[in-house]
Amino acid sequence: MRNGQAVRPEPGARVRVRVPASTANLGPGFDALGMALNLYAYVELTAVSGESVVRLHGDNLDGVPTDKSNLVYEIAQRVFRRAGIECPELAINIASDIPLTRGLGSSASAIVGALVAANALIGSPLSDDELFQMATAEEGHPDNVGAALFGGIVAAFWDGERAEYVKIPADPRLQALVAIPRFQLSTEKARHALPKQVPMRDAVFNVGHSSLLVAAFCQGRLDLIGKAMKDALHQPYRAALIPGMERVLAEAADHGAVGVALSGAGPTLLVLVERDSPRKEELESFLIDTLRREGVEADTMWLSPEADGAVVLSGETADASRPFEELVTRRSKGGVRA
Ligand SMILES: Nc1ncnc2c1ncn2[C@@H]1O[C@H](COP(=O)(O)OP(=O)(O)OP(=O)(O)O)[C@@H](O)[C@H]1O
Ligand SMILES: N[C@@H](CCO)C(=O)O
Repeated sequence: MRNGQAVRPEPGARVRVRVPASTANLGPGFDALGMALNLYAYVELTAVSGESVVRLHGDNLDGVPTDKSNLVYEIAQRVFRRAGIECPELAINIASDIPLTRGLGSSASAIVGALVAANALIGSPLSDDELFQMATAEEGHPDNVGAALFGGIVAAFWDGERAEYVKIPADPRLQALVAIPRFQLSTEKARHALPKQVPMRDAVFNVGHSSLLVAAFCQGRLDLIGKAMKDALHQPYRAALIPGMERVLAEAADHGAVGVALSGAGPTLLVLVERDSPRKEELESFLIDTLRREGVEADTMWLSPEADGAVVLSGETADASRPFEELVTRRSKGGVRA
């Protein structure tokens, strides 16, 4: 279903979008499960009559190109072409609190931010489903982009042509503690560590665990989450890339974790915790100390599942007009927020 008629934006027309971070896989749901987190990137597109320009704000976008090879620019052009609109020149502003290449969905935030902003700029001719299909094809899997677009927990599958998804609300009793190692690990490199084939028993292990995890989320069975978050398809192969990870996965429950997993392709580690747990400090120290003993310095952040996906910030909200550099407020170093 199309939302509206595509219109070429007049110079000066502006759209600003907020997109959440996301953690993919949640252990066994490799390329299938994603959860949105309350850490954000902002993408703003303004139609201009002069040359296109890309401006980056904050400390998290070092190395991101500012020419027409920028991911946001490229994706926006694809939306205009798909809608049959002559591509306008754009002033692009991007700000992000999502660290790059750490397993928290930075690329998904850029893809989804660009899709939603470009679509809104031309009168929203593309439906949410079309945006999801485009985002999935671009990212190569639907887990991060599904959570970034729709929020909550998303269970999804892509057959190479179409992606389908169901959104599950995240349990409000849960918080997420992330330990973000101070090194980058590209999804490409982390996927190269995976075997081409896996034993049948490992496939069966993951089908069971992933199914149990989704059912446990749906029924609020926090007692099952930790058991269900076990994985045999990707984490064992990626462990060599993240010293200390195996011990964190094996022992986090002994320090009060509800569940633990590698976040996306890593290197960030994700721990789910009950919001009112008295053991939060112990857990955070365990994570930092375990990684440090293996020579990995990591920054921790307390986050919450985010119910909303990407939103167009309307004129009434303060963030719609706040100066761009003021939008990035969270520090990734030792920042503790919920
Ligand atoms: N705001 C942005 N603007 C343009 N490009 C971006 C932006 N954010 C991320 N990217 C691109 O995405 C790349 C990171 O993608 P990658 O999939 O390796 O990591 P990730 O998305 O942070 O992790 P994961 O997919 O495991 O959650 C960056 O190197 C950059 O090229
Ligand atoms: N499911 C993906 C997420 C990273 O983009 C992976 O684990 O490689």
